[in-house]
Amino acid sequence: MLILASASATRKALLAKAGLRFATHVANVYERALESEALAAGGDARDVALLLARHKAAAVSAHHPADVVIGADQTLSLGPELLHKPGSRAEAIAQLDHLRGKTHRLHAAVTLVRDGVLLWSDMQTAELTMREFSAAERDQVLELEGNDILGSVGSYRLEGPSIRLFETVTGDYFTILGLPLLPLLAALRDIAPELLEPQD
Ligand SMILES: Nc1nc2c(ncn2[C@H]2C[C@H](O)[C@@H](COP(=O)(O)OP(=O)(O)OP(=O)(O)O)O2)c(=O)[nH]1
Repeated sequence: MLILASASATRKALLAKAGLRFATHVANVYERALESEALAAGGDARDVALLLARHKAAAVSAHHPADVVIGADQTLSLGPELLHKPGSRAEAIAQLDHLRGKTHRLHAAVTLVRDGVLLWSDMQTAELTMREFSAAERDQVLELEGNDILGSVGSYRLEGPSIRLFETVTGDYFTILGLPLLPLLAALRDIAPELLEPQD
């Protein structure tokens, strides 16, 4: 059985649209503590994403040792700053204004763990530049996006009306949505091809 160790509706949708059959178990890891630990050890936003993706998969694998568990995490870096998912619409407004007219990076890490053993991992980065949008444009996008953007690390959803806020986007689409799907599918073909077969 394939398990996704993530509460992300976006990740679930990406795997489902790829035709994968999987269970979802939310990993119980204290993300902020792990993040502080990685940063204190001199790590950067990419290291944080990889560490969290590994911990999430390992936490679920401990309860499902026979299954292949997918762990994933995405961090957003704006220069040396690490930004997080907005807790409210007000925080989303502040975050978008903070990203406005600047270039930020999204780092998406993905891991495969079975019986507590890390079988494979990958980390991809995308670079996104936001326009100098007006407050009216920002509010129009927030109105159209609704509360879904609260679950998104950058307070936007590239596949939605948020695209109006962008100048340029460089990198893999799936990486931006939070799951490097192409390397993940290649790894599954290599490690557990039976999990890609349609299941009766
Ligand atoms: N639909 C969509 N989601 C995005 C976009 N950019 C980022 N995200 C989402 C994907 C992830 O759900 C979230 C990144 O936060 P995390 O990696 O911490 O995952 P999350 O807390 O959602 O779930 P998890 O910690 O894995 O249980 O942001 C986007 O452009 N579109």
